[in-house]
Amino acid sequence: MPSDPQSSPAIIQVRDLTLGFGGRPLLKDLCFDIAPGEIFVILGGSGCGKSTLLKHLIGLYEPMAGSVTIGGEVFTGTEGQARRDILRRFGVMYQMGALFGSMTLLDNVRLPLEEFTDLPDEAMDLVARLKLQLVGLAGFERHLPAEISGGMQKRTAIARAMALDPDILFLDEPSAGLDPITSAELDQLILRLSRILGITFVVVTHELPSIFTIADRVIMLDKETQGILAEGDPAQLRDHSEHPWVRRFFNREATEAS
Ligand SMILES: Nc1ncnc2c1ncn2[C@@H]1O[C@H](COP(=O)(O)OP(=O)(O)OP(=O)(O)O)[C@@H](O)[C@H]1O
Repeated sequence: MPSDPQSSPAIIQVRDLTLGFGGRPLLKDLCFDIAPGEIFVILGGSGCGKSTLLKHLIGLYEPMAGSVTIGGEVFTGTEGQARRDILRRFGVMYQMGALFGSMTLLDNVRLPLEEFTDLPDEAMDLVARLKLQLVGLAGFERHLPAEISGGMQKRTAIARAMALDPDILFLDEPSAGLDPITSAELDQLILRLSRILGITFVVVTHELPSIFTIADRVIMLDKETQGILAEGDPAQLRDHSEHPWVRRFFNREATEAS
């Protein structure tokens, strides 16, 4: 079961984070915590900076100000072995899965093991097979990405992100391009991995059914104020948020102007 957010120290701490491009801030002074085992979802209107925030959390971009701490270690600005140690603690699934098309599923999942470990060849194969099995893809090890469905490609990307037994998985729009049934199956996989392995998930998604199925907690980013408009349980926010825009978002209602 996910830990009670109140009882465990945060696995991710974001403090006074300001981020943007070309000296122009997109989001300012963000502060939030993510608890171990939580499924945490980042929401907001198009272009408000959800993916950019995710890229800051995983260290792809350096912030204009503030810090990200992962597992008690300050990640922002950390270099060398200390940075590699933090990188090993999380896996990432990018928006379209980003599998290498010329490599089998097994070789795709082996990649992080080759980069970060000196395990013998057979051990890497064994670990990669186990990860594929965990996402329901036993028997597909020798397939190429083009030979499997979109949902299976997403699951392979999750298996690869789990290769190093991470504490945290970051997923950028995992349902993008999937039909509603495949998307619902992916939600169930996320829930199962969360329950069985206690992995913390940080997910960017627009999909309302996914949000209500998987999210323990959400933050809603706001383009106008460049901050966090709302934070909490999605059903609570849908029914009781003081912000009309937040209630409309969750109830999928158009604004008067649109
Ligand atoms: N590398 C970059 N350089 C300059 N501007 C960027 C870069 N990446 C994103 N942006 C801009 O930052 C803003 C936020 O983009 P981002 O992709 O983070 O938004 P988002 O909330 O994830 O949007 P969507 O829901 O449409 O995917 C956009 O205006 C985008 O054009």
